[in-house]
Amino acid sequence: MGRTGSMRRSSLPSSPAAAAAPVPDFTASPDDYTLMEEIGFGANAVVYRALFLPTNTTIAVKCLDLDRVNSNLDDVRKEAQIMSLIDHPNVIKAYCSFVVDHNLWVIMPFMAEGSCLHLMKVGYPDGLEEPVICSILKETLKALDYLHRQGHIHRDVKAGNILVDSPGVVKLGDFGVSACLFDRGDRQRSRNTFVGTPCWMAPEVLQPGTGYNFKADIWSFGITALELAHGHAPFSKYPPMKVLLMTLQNAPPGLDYDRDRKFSKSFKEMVAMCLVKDQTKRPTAEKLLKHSFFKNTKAPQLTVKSIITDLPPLWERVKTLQQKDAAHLASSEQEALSMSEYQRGVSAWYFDIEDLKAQALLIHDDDPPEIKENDDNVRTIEVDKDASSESHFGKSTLLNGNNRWPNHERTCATTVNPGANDRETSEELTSGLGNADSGRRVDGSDYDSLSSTPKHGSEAGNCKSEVRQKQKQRTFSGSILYSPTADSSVNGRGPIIDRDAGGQSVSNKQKNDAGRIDDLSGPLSLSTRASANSLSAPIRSSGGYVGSLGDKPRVEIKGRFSVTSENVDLPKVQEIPVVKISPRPQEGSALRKSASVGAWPVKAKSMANNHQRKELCDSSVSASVLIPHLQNLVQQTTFQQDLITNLMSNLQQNENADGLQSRFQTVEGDTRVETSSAEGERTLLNKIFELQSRMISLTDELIASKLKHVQLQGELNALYFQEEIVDRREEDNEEA
Ligand SMILES: Nc1ncnc2c1ncn2[C@@H]1O[C@H](COP(=O)(O)OP(=O)(O)OP(=O)(O)O)[C@@H](O)[C@H]1O
Repeated sequence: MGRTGSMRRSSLPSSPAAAAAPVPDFTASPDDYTLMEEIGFGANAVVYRALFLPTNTTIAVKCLDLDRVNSNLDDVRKEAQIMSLIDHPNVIKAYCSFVVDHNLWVIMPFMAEGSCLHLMKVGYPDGLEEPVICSILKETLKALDYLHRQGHIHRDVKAGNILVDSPGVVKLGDFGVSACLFDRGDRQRSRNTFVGTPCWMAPEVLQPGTGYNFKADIWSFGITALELAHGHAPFSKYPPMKVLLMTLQNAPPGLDYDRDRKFSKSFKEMVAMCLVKDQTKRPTAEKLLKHSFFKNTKAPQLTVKSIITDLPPLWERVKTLQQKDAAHLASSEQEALSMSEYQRGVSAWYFDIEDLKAQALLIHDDDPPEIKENDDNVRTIEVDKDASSESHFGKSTLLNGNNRWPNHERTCATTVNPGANDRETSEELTSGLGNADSGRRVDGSDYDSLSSTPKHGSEAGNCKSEVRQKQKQRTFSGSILYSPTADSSVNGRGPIIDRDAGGQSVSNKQKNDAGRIDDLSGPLSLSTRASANSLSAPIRSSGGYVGSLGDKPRVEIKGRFSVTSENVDLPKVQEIPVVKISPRPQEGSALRKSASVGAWPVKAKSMANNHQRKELCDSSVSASVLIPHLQNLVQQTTFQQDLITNLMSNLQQNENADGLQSRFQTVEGDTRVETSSAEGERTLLNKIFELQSRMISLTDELIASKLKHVQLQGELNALYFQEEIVDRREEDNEEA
């Protein structure tokens, strides 16, 4: 690949974007490029606007930090390969890519308006108008149709990956987590792998043990439609585990709210078709394109253009958003600490604590108990150690004639030629990546997160490490699980938002943060990628790959966050009695635990009593039957009470007498005391026997008296009867 800078005709089919300008032969020499402003960032990548010097062409350079992605080189290789082979007006292609020090540079067209997510953040936080959404979705669907035909699953369809160019051209980008349907062996495994961004992920992707296909993109497409309609994806406020559970458990989201009344029936219907849990019932991209919703779609040049006019340049917007994010973070710090639980689910750009509280309350009622994520599941922000320090690139030098990096230590420089042999490309890249593995770690010192302009240092090595440092100061969200590369990221430097002993306070470092803030519905595991620019970071794991894990399918195994199928066994989870406690922030988890454990038996007892009482009340036994029984009970109880009282007074008298006796005897020694108390006990027992026998004899006497009474009564009756007979006879005789 020469540095000719010669122009060649684009091989892209005719389209407003493709027809616009001839595409030069891009070189694999970093000296030919000048990185300018930062225009976006992801988990492992920073994207810069850049100049290709030989032809003075504006392009975008995605700098992927290989130190960070070295656990998953396949993804890097794949992304570069796929992007280079792409040939569709709605899909971003890579012109070429090469390794510079420990970064992979991907040279691609510059999309001047950034992502749809960016656009919404800047001017449409509550979502876009239907005609605009319709145009964007149709272009995206064309991209998906093309990719699916080519055998690719994108796996990360979301507004953050739909890019817009100045004339209103819409393209789908970011193939970092895409998979090939036709792959065999190891790469086939990746389709059973947990990859994507939780809010956008289809249920079958989240479900352990089930594979998925290109229909997963259709689900994500439906979620993206909702994202464009509302300004945020459904569940984007919640932590990743909750998102996972809600996606599996809840009915699919849709355009069902009051605020959605403005949308057409066909739009709602189209979204509902995409968001069907059974993937076999979802339409293909091709079929969706024929849906009535897309029948009268206006050209994006008309609709999308309307939302991008009068906006400042992309890099200025990006910078403003970063500052806004930082401000949000600072204000959140001032909120009551009890809010922290809610804040865990707040997206950086959609910050409504009241709304969040209300929703969280609703969800607590119906949700299965939240699976406890480890303490690392806090928003982790890598911040400047010295926010005020000068950035290292030196803007002026960069933009003037001395803006090249002359001493680049290229570990590998290869251009990925469209149509080039895959294996060759892979090997070339891998060799570069292999070297990258041995690269030095940057310890995160002395970088400037606020500046979106890379500055040119005097030393080339510094320049490159600055890029890495900038990449490493990204904000990550969710469980923040840099699994294999944790040493170089979160673990190595420690989480930036620290919790104090009580686990609640936010570090002062946060105040200094001028970096980016992610949505917290972030990654369950961030092994190689996360979405810093988007609302949620990708989940990546090798879960769901039953073959490698035996009988116990694991949803997620990379990183420290581990979810097994048991965790996601919803019916089981729901059976657990939920005792609602609203602990104050200072109440520790121990207190919470004891409260919840203790509350259950108490609750059970009172429930049992209530039950009995209810039964009695409900009973149909009449009062006339019950009253004599109850009176009888009262009598018996009174009699027993009297008896016990008598016994007790007798015992007390005896005890007093024995106590006196034993006190006198104490002086004569312990043995004597023991004897006297034993005698006292015996006396008492005798008295009890006496009393009992007296009671028995009295009872006998009573019974005898009663019998006698009955007998006398009988005799009396007999006498009375005889007397009557005698009287009657006398009367009869008198009458006669
Ligand atoms: N060609 C481009 N032109 C303009 N902006 C771009 C371009 N490519 C990427 N960006 C911006 O940079 C952001 C991050 O890029 P990209 O999505 O490729 O990074 P990533 O690390 O893969 O992030 P994620 O995993 O969150 O998708 C995009 O959301 C977009 O705002």
